[in-house]
Amino acid sequence: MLIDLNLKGKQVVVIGAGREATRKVEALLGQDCEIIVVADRISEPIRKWEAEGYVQCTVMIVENGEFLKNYDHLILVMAATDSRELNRNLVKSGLEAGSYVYAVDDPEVSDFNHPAVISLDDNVKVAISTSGKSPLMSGTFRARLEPILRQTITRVDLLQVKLQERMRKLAMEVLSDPGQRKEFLQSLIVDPEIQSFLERGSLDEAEYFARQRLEKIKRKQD
Ligand SMILES: C[C@@]1(CC(=O)O)C2=NC(=C\c3[nH]c(c(CCC(=O)O)c3CC(=O)O)Cc3[nH]c(c(CC(=O)O)c3CCC(=O)O)/C=C3\N/C(=C\2)[C@@H](CCC(=O)O)[C@]3(C)CC(=O)O)/[C@H]1CCC(=O)O
Ligand SMILES: NC(=O)c1ccc[n+]([C@@H]2O[C@H](COP(=O)([O-])OP(=O)(O)OC[C@H]3O[C@@H](n4cnc5c(N)ncnc54)[C@H](O)[C@@H]3O)[C@@H](O)[C@H]2O)c1
Repeated sequence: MLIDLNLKGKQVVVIGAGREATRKVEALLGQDCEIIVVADRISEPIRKWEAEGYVQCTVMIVENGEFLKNYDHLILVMAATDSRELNRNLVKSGLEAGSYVYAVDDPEVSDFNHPAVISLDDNVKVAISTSGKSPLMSGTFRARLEPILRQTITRVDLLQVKLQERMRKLAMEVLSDPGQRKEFLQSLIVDPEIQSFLERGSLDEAEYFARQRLEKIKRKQD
């Protein structure tokens, strides 16, 4: 099952700081979580992210997963060393600590796989997975699909996502009937005036217009 994990405010511990760990840490940046890297040597990019305040590093030789007990809001353990045995041990300790687990060399014991991701303006993410059958083919499909998606999902569509995010929150407060909320949100997608604001990049004006429309519906309802 493909899911979009919410890691906000939680601790993620990545053990190992080599090539693969670096890619996994990169995927965690921007997830609003606390990223802790533990390894006996740290890659250059991870050092840079540490200096920028995105990552905390602990340099030590890890023998087992005992140290994971020290974290109080651990949600995910990512074992990314080049030792299969150590990664297995870390997964076991992570499970004991009640967190999700992932091993870079072992899809069988991992709670999830990383799909190949196409991210459009950080607003829309498209994930491709072969569930471990062929990571290389996932990457190949990503490269093939990316230009097509960028044509299909336009800049205006991405602004509409932002508008929907704002108006959806308001509609939740104002309209109690889910059917009516959906109808209102749907009307924003097809409205030619909103469309033309978004084409000009005027998100705030589109929002102003949408708010007025919501007010009108509410007044009718009262
Ligand atoms: C999609 C992508 C996302 C990402 O990692 O960001 C991803 N691997 C990518 C590339 C890639 N990985 C590997 C190669 C070399 C060729 C090959 O072996 O095929 C290449 C190609 C390359 O390097 O170009 C080697 C490899 N990968 C795994 C193992 C271990 C094993 O299977 O046991 C080994 C053997 C290591 C060894 O030989 O020792 C395991 C996994 N890799 C996954 C994801 C998960 C399944 C996702 C799916 O099924 O779709 C899974 C199960 C777990 C996970 O990592 O989450 C990313 C493409 C990103 C992009 O291009 O956008
Ligand atoms: N999931 C994937 O997509 C994928 C792709 C390629 C490779 N792999 C697998 O990932 C594994 C790691 O590959 P890599 O290229 O990142 O290796 P690497 O050598 O670049 O990194 C290994 C890291 O583990 C650390 N480490 C090892 N033992 C340690 C210990 N006892 N204490 C602390 N730190 C320790 C090292 O310091 C290093 O930072 C390999 O087993 C490989 O098979 C997975």
